[in-house]
Amino acid sequence: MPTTGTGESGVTAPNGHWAGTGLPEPPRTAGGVTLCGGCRALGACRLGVERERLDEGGVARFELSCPRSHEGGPDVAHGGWTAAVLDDCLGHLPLLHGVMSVTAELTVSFVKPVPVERPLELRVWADRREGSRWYIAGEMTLAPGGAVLARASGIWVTRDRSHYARHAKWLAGQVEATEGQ
Ligand SMILES: CCCCCCCCCCCC(=O)SCCNC(=O)CCNC(=O)[C@H](O)C(C)(C)COP(=O)(O)OP(=O)(O)OC[C@H]1O[C@@H](n2cnc3c(N)ncnc32)[C@H](O)[C@@H]1OP(=O)(O)O
Repeated sequence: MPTTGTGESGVTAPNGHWAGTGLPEPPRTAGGVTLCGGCRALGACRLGVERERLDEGGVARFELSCPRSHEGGPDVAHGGWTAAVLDDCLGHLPLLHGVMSVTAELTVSFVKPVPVERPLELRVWADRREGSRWYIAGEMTLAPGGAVLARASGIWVTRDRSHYARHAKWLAGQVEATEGQ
């Protein structure tokens, strides 16, 4: 993916288009983390993903920690954080291949409580691809020792640049249909 230099926040400004989509390339942090819409103003992943890369074997590897703001029980992550970060990171695998996709299905196994503010790792790989579907799985571990804390698997469906425009049109139709009711 072509990129320019980094700005004050360390976020890489995109100067190209996302391969195969024609959509503007999303910005990345200095740690290589692609930022979704809600995190762009902050310049960092609010879920606590700090580094992201694709290794030689095609496995995506993430370094992360659960911010205290996502604490559920004492000193452990809210399950919603665990599910959200797994959704995000599994969905980054197609993105790292220049493919835009959306989550169609996601299954999460909460194996152990996830401690907040501790270094964690996440490995993500594609089990298979069929048509426009990517079957993706991942595993979250404690960075020291490698104990498994959570697992996830799901289906991502590739989309083209018209995805969001079609959604906006659909939503406008829904709003119009309910006006005056
Ligand atoms: C500007 C910069 C932006 C920058 C953006 C920065 C990155 C942000 C990325 C964020 C990603 C997310 O948060 S995603 C957010 C959460 N997810 C979503 O919002 C998705 C909402 N759902 C949908 O939009 C839709 O239901 C889809 C796209 C999943 C499916 O729509 P569809 O209309 O059924 O699609 P269709 O073309 O008919 O089907 C495509 C293929 O998917 C299969 N398929 C469809 N649904 C399912 C399903 N639940 N489980 C299994 N497979 C399914 C079909 O069998 C078909 O297989 P085949 O015949 O092709 O084999």
